[in-house]
Amino acid sequence: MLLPRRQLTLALLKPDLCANPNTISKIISRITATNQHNNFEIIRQREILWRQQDAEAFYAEHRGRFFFERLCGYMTSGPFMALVLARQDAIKEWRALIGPTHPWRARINAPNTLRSLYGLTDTRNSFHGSDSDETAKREIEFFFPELDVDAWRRQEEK
Ligand SMILES: Nc1nc2c(ncn2[C@H]2C[C@H](O)[C@@H](COP(=O)(O)OP(=O)(O)OP(=O)(O)O)O2)c(=O)[nH]1
Ligand SMILES: Nc1ncnc2c1ncn2[C@@H]1O[C@H](COP(=O)(O)OP(=O)(O)O)[C@@H](O)[C@H]1O
Ligand SMILES: [Mg+2]
Repeated sequence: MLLPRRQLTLALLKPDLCANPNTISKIISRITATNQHNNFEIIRQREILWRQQDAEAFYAEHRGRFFFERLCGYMTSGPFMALVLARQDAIKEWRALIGPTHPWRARINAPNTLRSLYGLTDTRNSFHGSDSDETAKREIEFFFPELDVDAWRRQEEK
């Protein structure tokens, strides 16, 4: 039986989460839990500490938005975790698991998603997930330049 083709996505567990190691292990076990919703495989995992210019480069698409400075301040406020996750429809499934951008909206419309459970404010919403295949390639190679996403995808097509 052919296994379903897997997709890669970039996940970030943002600094507020990494301040509490117990939280991280709970979230990692939820990510890898073998059930029909999750069951992500962690292909790469790395603790990151950003300088201001790293945050500004990663979030360049948001430069000029009213929250850009506070977003960069938040993302450079401490170490965070970068993960490459693989499963069928990984991009869509990870964004479904983390829920809407705004935690207060998640608590109303998407209870039990990770941002509804852990998110603090609109900026400090605790999680990031790539929003497309093209973004996932850019974001994965931003944190893991040694991982050739195109080669991984070709291997997965075989
Ligand atoms: N359109 C617009 N929305 C704003 C402005 N200032 C704040 N907001 C939005 C951002 C948030 O979605 C919401 C609540 O602002 P807060 O500063 O309380 O949330 P935020 O997530 O930015 O908090 P944080 O920086 O983490 O303390 O209001 C603004 O100047 N323009
Ligand atoms: N209205 C907002 N107020 C405060 N911070 C925001 C707002 N919109 C987005 N952000 C911050 O910028 C990050 C990137 O925004 P965006 O790409 O739109 O959301 P997502 O992370 O859900 O893809 C969000 O995760 C959040 O930390
Ligand atoms: Mg986004």
